[in-house]
Amino acid sequence: MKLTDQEIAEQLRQLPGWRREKDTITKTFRFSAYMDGIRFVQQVAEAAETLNHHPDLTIGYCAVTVSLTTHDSGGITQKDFTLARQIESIHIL
Ligand SMILES: C[C@H](O)[C@H](O)[C@H]1CNC2=NC(N)=NC(=O)C2=N1
Repeated sequence: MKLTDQEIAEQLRQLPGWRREKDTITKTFRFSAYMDGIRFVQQVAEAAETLNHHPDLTIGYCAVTVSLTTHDSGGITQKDFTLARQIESIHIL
């Protein structure tokens, strides 16, 4: 289930701003207003529930850091990249 280092590197190249930190992939999203970040979190949470795959989220002022790993597998799996791509398609108007 866990992806190889090579597979992880290949998929990260398709995901702008995401980087690997040990057994997670992570990205910080920045917003012009605090509540835009909160609205983003709401949509991330809905995507997570739909996929039954949940990120760790750090909410800051006008910034949200998303961190993904597959706890059941103890590392990075395809599920992490599937959710990352879903998150990339979220746009806060
Ligand atoms: C029972 C339920 O399917 C599991 O606990 C799911 C829930 N969400 C999850 N989220 C993440 N990031 N990793 C998991 O292994 C995981 N497992």
